[in-house]
Amino acid sequence: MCDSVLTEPPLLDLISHSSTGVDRQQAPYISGKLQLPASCFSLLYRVTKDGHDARHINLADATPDELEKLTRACEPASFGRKQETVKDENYRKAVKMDSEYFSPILDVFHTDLVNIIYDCLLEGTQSTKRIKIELYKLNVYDKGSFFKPHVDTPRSKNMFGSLVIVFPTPHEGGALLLRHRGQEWIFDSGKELAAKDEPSIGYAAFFSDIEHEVAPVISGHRVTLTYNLYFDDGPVPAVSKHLTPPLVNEGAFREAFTTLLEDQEFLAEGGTLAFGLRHVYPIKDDLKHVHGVLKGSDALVYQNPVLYTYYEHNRLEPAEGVLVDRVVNFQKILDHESQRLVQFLHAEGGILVNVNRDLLREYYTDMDDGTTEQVEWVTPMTTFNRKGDVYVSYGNEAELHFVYGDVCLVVRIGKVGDRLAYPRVAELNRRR
Ligand SMILES: O=C(O)CCC(=O)C(=O)O
Ligand SMILES: [Fe+2]
Repeated sequence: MCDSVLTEPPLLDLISHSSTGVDRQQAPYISGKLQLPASCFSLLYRVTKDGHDARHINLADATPDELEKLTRACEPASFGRKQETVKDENYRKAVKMDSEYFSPILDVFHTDLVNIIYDCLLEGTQSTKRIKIELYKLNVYDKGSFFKPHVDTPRSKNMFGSLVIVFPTPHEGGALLLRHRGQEWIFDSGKELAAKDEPSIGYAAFFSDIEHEVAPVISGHRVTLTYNLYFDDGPVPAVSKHLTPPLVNEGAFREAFTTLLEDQEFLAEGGTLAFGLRHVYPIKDDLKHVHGVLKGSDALVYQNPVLYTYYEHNRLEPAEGVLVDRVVNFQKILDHESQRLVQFLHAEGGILVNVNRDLLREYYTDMDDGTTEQVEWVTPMTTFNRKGDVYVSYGNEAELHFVYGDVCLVVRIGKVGDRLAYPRVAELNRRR
């Protein structure tokens, strides 16, 4: 398997903002560096559009002269403006080659990029669909080339995003800037690929509504392949394996987490962080099997995750919800009255979340504060992993109730001076 260096910033952003709740939005892109076999850097191209001569270039160690020849074989790049395709050097200065005039050896469908897109860019039911990756163009940005901010023109209603691959040809400048909802992220391929270790490509994949731009190239040649990403009909082929690539910024995440824990003002009295899951897992009657198969940003939250099912129900007043460390079997509730759902879940080991304490005292004299917890949702709850159940309550008449549990990740943070950075399930059980 190829080594992948994935820079997936959302949780870093999120964790650093979690105490203030400034941003709870998942970043709509992924970028990183992927090591590939040497043959993947070879490219064949036509020297002229109408001639028959072809040339080969190895983009892992191309000379400036070879790169100049490739640049000369290209034509000025155009872009979509309103309904037209236009060339305007104030807006885009670069050269391009259409896909019928070149052939890369690299076949992205046979690299880990597909899995990275499935696991780290797509979320929820999106990652259960088949995707198509269509080669679009080759672009060369030499000194002074750039592409001003734009969004890509969708080629069909199924197109959901773009993939840019950057070859390790030396270049300075030419960073890809991505923007969404007032936030900006930078993928500086020149810097990322500068280390002359095993040949790697840089990549960025983003959704179609993301504004992006290529900053001016200061020196060298920035060579990219662009691809259109589509949802295709039919489910994900059975052979597709999901993997979590070695997440290099897992270290950065832990570091950010540790820095936060060292911050005396961050949850000074301790607290509980909860993360809605971003991917879909087969939820059966328990959660054990999910621990080992967490994907993408879910796996990044926490390497030894504590999974809970979060029950939210209008009858759970005075709690916002109840967290239980497994999936509850509601058949046992048959002899309970509906308003005692909280007691039932509490008896099942549930923790009442974000409780109205006055109401708690009024409703449930038998419950103390130890059965409640203040929870900070770092990423919003999702319903991708929902388990529904029904139970019957008997009042004047038998009544059928529906109850839903959504699986999430929970991280507990101790008080300042008594922080448990990464509590394990066993430790949590001891505390209860
Ligand atoms: O070459 C790149 O890095 C991006 C190109 C681009 O944004 C486009 O072709 O639409
Ligand atoms: Fe673009």
